[in-house]
Amino acid sequence: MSEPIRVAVLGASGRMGATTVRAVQEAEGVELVAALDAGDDLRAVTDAGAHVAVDFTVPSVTEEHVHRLVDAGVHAVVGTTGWDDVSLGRVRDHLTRAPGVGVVVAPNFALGAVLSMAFARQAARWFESVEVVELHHPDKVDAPSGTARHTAQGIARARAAAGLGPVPDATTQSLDGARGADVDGVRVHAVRLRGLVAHEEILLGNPGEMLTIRHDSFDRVSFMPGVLLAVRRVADRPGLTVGLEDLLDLGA
Ligand SMILES: NC(=O)C1=CN([C@@H]2O[C@H](COP(=O)(O)OP(=O)(O)OC[C@H]3O[C@@H](n4cnc5c(N)ncnc54)[C@H](OP(=O)(O)O)[C@@H]3O)[C@@H](O)[C@H]2O)C=CC1
Ligand SMILES: O=C(O)C1=N[C@H](C(=O)O)C[C@H](O)C1
Repeated sequence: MSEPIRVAVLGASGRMGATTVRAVQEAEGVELVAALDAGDDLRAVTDAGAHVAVDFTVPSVTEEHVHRLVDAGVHAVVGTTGWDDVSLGRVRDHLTRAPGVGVVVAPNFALGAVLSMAFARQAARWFESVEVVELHHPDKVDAPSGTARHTAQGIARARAAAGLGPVPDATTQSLDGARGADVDGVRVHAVRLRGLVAHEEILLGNPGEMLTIRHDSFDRVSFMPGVLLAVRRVADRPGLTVGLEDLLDLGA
């Protein structure tokens, strides 16, 4: 039998970190060797001999964590949001100088969420209108969600590839924010409501019809199969992987 994958969790006392700690402790073929939170020294990851570190911290520190992990030759599985093309580009560049090290950055590890984004990309070219609504618990620090950004970017790419023009919108006067945020030409709306966990609706409209693609995470355990999949696969994927879709063979 092969040795278990030695896993460190960063942000271990947080909502996602604590769920990940439990999932790693209960899963086959993986072993929790370090659990770090704010104020802990990242060197504990290498001291514990971790092969993979899972980061569920905060947008302001996650990129620094990844660079330090890459320098230490530790693979990284990152669920923390706040990434953009520039920060991802810096990690991609860094990884060219760290052959063999893999980093997976995924805005959403829930299998249903990854599938709904893929379905939205597939549907996008057939619809004139599209808007994204994300709904989360009110303790979330960022808006719109990383998932909503990733969803909108994928839809925008699919629309551009199909030669579709801008989404129709005659609005010339509105209160600031009334039409949501513009992500690559796709409107994204963020709801924060006590009782919610993580939810997203993609609304696609044509004359006389609407397609709604909806995903609900009712519990953070929904993210764990995706996290464990990435932990098991990251060492076989040197370089940067963005999104879980490639690991599920769903394409960009
Ligand atoms: N990809 C995915 O599938 C998912 C991604 N997320 C994302 O994961 C991130 C975390 O979410 P959530 O767990 O709800 O947030 P929490 O606020 O519950 O957890 C974040 C944890 O990180 C800790 N932390 C802060 N700074 C550091 C640091 N420098 N080193 C180590 N730990 C640190 C915090 O400690 P303290 O509170 O003491 O500051 C806290 O315990 C968010 O960006 C969220 O959007 C969430 C769900 C799913
Ligand atoms: O903060 C959260 O809770 C979540 N964050 C991620 C995001 O911003 O997309 C993933 C999921 O939506 C839950």
